[in-house]
Amino acid sequence: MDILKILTRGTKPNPKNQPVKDSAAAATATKLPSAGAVPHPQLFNDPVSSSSRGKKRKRKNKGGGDKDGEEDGQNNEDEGDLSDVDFFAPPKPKTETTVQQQHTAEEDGEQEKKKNKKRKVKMLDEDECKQILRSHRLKFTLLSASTPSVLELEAQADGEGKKEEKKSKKKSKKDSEESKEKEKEKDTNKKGKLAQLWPQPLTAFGQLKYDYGINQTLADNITRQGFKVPTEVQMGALPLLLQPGTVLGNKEMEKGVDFLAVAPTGSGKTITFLIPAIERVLKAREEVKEGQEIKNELRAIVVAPTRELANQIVNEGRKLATGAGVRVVLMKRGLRLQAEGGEEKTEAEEEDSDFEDDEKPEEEQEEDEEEEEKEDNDEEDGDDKKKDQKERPLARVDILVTTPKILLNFLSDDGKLTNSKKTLPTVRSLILDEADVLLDPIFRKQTMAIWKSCVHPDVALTCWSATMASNIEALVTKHLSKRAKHFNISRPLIRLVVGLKDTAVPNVTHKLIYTATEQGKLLALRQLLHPASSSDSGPPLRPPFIVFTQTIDRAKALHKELQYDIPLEAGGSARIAVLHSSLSDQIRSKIMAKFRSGEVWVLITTDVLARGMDFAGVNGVVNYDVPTSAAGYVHRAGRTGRAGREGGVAVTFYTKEDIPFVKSVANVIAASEKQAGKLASGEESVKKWLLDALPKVAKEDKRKLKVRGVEARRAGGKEAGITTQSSWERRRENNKRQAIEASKRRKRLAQQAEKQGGGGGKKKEDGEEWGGLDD
Ligand SMILES: Nc1ncnc2c1ncn2[C@@H]1O[C@H](COP(=O)(O)OP(=O)(O)OP(=O)(O)O)[C@@H](O)[C@H]1O
Repeated sequence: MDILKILTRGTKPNPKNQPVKDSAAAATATKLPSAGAVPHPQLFNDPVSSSSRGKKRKRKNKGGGDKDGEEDGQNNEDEGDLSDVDFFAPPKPKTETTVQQQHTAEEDGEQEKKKNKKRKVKMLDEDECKQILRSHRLKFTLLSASTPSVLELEAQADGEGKKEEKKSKKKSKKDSEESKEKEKEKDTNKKGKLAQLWPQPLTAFGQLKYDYGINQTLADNITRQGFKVPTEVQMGALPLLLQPGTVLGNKEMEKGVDFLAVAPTGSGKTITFLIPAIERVLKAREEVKEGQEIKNELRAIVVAPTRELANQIVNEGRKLATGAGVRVVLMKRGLRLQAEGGEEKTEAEEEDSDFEDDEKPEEEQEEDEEEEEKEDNDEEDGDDKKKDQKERPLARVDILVTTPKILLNFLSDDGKLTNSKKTLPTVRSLILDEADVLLDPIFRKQTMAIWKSCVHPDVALTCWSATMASNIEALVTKHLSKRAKHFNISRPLIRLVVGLKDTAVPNVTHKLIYTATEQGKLLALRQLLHPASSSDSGPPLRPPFIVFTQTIDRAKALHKELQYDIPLEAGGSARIAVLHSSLSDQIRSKIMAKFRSGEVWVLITTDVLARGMDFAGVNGVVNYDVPTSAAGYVHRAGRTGRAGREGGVAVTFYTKEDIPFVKSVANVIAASEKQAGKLASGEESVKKWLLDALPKVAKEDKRKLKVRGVEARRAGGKEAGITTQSSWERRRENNKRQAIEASKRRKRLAQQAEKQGGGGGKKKEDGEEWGGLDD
């Protein structure tokens, strides 16, 4: 069987399943993510049978999304037309509730506080709770617990199963020796199984104020943003993070939980971690005694892997905190935070030194140093700034948003990982956004150093991502238990998974296109860009869209190649831009602003924008180069179809060189399409024959690919460049460039010889960004 022949058959859907072209185009036009209407943000809403709930829900679309706004719970019976409903209006009276019903805007602070105390969460009965969680595909698991009461909770959670177990044990006593053996075996399996929890879900944003008693200003700011229906991750995580004890029915949990959330891209994880963080700052202020000054105190740190994402989180945070007096600040060089130490290691650090035992291999350390060097060059006058840092006033910060490196620079004076000296004693909450990449070897040491600097025993860790490999979960569990031992505390670690773990959002259409060669990719991209491109292979790609390449060099080269493809009448080369990490912060911000405003239609970039970036109206994503892991695919594809928007397209090109690696991506697409129900209707883009034909990726190859990408595309590789020039033209240009460079070099050497000096710095091997992630 010739695999190349098979692959050239492409992944064209069966024409029988293809709608008529005109109607397809019309449907696409109305369904594009950029078409703008307020989206229904929920992705899953399966019908779950229950006798206790009377009328059953119907799933209205294949992706599982219930598009008419029908809501769970009794408060939301008539959410069909959501446009003019006040979601912060008090819920309908309930006989068993003690919730305060009357709220006026003039209520003064004291009265408000008293009312808060009287508030109780309206508890749904167990069946109803389970039904809602199942229907929205929310699965809570207790990953670790060390106190007896938490274990009690575990027993409760596993209650039904255990009762049955007891019954069967009694029965088994009567049974033969053989069945006793079987029972024993069952018992061991049960112990090994993690307990599933069923906390109370949030069925409407209004509950945040009226049931969970969050601050009025914060609640108003949520309404102002126009959020009406909570997404799945918001339904599950907000109650648990705001009142863990109440929603889990265990008083001891009120002190808080450590939390790991794995939820689809674009499902609103950002506000899910920001709302509790802001609320906790405001709650802490309520404790301030009368007459005492209210000070900003660094309570929470949000760590994100890129500057763009950190900036975006700050913006979201500020929108939520407007008027509440909570300062959400982006970490910058020169910012002075409330910290302790700075000279010698504290006792806690000495003892805790094995808390950070995941040493990096030497070559990764070197990469770190190169990164450091680069960042040091980026910042102007670093040393001078450090000198006067001590004289600077303390920054007024409640919630700090940072990338790992920049905070570490502050904590360790010299910015070296080995010299992390300062601690942040006031911090109570550490939030890792895109936690799997922050805990991947590429950032692990830096992230761990930050975690270590949060020395308060009550620091709660929350980790967020659309993908989470089991080794990352294991790492978090291990370090949390070390911390628990060290500080003599106990807090359970709970994991929430929304939908099928590590799959792309169900509302995006995937296309895996075999282009055979690099030249083929350019042709295919041009075809997609063409306004009259054929819709034979699915909906055409309409701007704005993002194109991902493997390296900075390739992003630049592709930009150079395509910049004149957009006709002048449509804005010409100004419509296409390139963004990567070797550009200055200022230029990066400018490009981002232009893309957000719609001035730039096609943004060529690397994985620097693959995670977390929220561009509401992005119609599509093109993986010009195959992502280096399955997780990489999930995140890149997730830049479209945000907040439940329909019509997003994710196109992936692959060549002969990619065949050994593309199976992981094909598997993710297949799993996502299965989750979206496309398999049953024959609408899947990755057919079974293709999955069978693609070779399995060996573990070692996967690892290499994650770290280095496709070798041939790295600098110097034979497929590294992107161009439509013939090889003769390229050779001629190359000779010319080399001659110019040689002449410049000779000149420089001559000048250096004159000055009798010289020097050099470490050169970055290749224009790479942080790359792979676990799958
Ligand atoms: N309940 C909601 N209703 C409608 N839109 C929402 C809701 N919650 C959040 N959003 C919007 O959804 C978009 C995506 O949110 P966000 O960036 O937090 O997603 P995410 O889950 O962090 O995605 P990623 O995994 O890519 O980082 C944002 O524009 C946000 O304003």
